[in-house]
Amino acid sequence: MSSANWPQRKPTALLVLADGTVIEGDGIGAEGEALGEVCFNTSLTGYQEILTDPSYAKQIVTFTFPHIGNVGANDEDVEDLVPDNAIGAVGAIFRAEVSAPSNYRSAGGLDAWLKKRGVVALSGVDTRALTALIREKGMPNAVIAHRADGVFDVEALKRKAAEWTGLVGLDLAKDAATPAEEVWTEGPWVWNAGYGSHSEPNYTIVAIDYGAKRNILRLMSGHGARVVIVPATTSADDILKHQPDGIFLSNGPGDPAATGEYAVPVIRELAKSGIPMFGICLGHQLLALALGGRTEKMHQGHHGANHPVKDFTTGKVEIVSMNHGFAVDPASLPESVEQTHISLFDGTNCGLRVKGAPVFSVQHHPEASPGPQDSHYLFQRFFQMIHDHRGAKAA
Ligand SMILES: NC(=O)CC[C@H](N)C(=O)O
Repeated sequence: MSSANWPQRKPTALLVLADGTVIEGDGIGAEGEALGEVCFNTSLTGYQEILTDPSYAKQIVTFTFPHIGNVGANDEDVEDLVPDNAIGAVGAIFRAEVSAPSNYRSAGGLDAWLKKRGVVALSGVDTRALTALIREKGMPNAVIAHRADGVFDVEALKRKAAEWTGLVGLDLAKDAATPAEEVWTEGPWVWNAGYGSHSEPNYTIVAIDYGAKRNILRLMSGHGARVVIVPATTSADDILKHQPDGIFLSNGPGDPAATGEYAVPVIRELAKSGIPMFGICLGHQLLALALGGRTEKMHQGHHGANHPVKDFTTGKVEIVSMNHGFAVDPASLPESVEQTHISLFDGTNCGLRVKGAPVFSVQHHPEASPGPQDSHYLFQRFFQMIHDHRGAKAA
């Protein structure tokens, strides 16, 4: 495949796909090699949040929007919990050369930030052609390599890409999660003021961390919760010891069905406790598994901040932020579970709830819900359930 590079110069970075396709570009970010699955993201911006979303572990993101990097990078727009671990996308691919940053929140350029974070990237790639290829053939395994001297052992890179077994069957959640319990009180970002903090929380939420995003935790804090983050492998007993008003199942990387014994049995037990429970993304998939459903690998996945999803419970279509390469098979859900959301692109399942119980989950990140009255309405739904549950307990 030809690169969109002009004028032609010696490539300093390569994307080598498992089928032997070699795509050339200009290296930026970290030098070195990274192995991962290539997916395309259709967001127009939010590139820093995307690249630091732990759910992108072992993935290389190609951005369909041509001009990425123009608002630079800062320390506030990072989504992974432990920045030093840098769990998130391992590689990035851009159409245009990254230009000098121009934004009042910028603390530096994207190139330097990628370098510091260890993300290998290349620009000058025909990302339309790459996206068309992914749509046609599915998300390929690949190696992304960057060397300033432009000297590559292409055959070795091809072998590496071909030999990697990929994301199916790969458990990444427990390693993406925080190793120790921690209490979260930071609230949502306020323009000109930064992140607030919640001083007098009304509720305790235990968030099971499978690779959570900071902003989801902030939104729950903004709704009046003291959020206790617990590692992915925490037992149901240790979770219930916190006497939570609600339990949150986070997003996270890897194959949900590969999490084995630490997630699904615990969620199954917690779902019987009667405590309101809400899952997002990997949390949605794990809840589906705990309820007796099945998950499957998608062909091209959903990755972007502009995806239409229909909520059957309100009849509304919302434009949401999504990042998933696995999906719940709705036909696998038992009678006691109902499908609440679908993607309007392809009809994929995007939400479920347990009939008659305060347990529900979605495949998308609701922080992108439109309109002030609608924004975060899924969190409002969760907190309403918590409020009602408390009322019922007190009565
Ligand atoms: N955003 C997520 O939590 C992703 C879930 C899962 N790893 C997937 O790719 O489908």
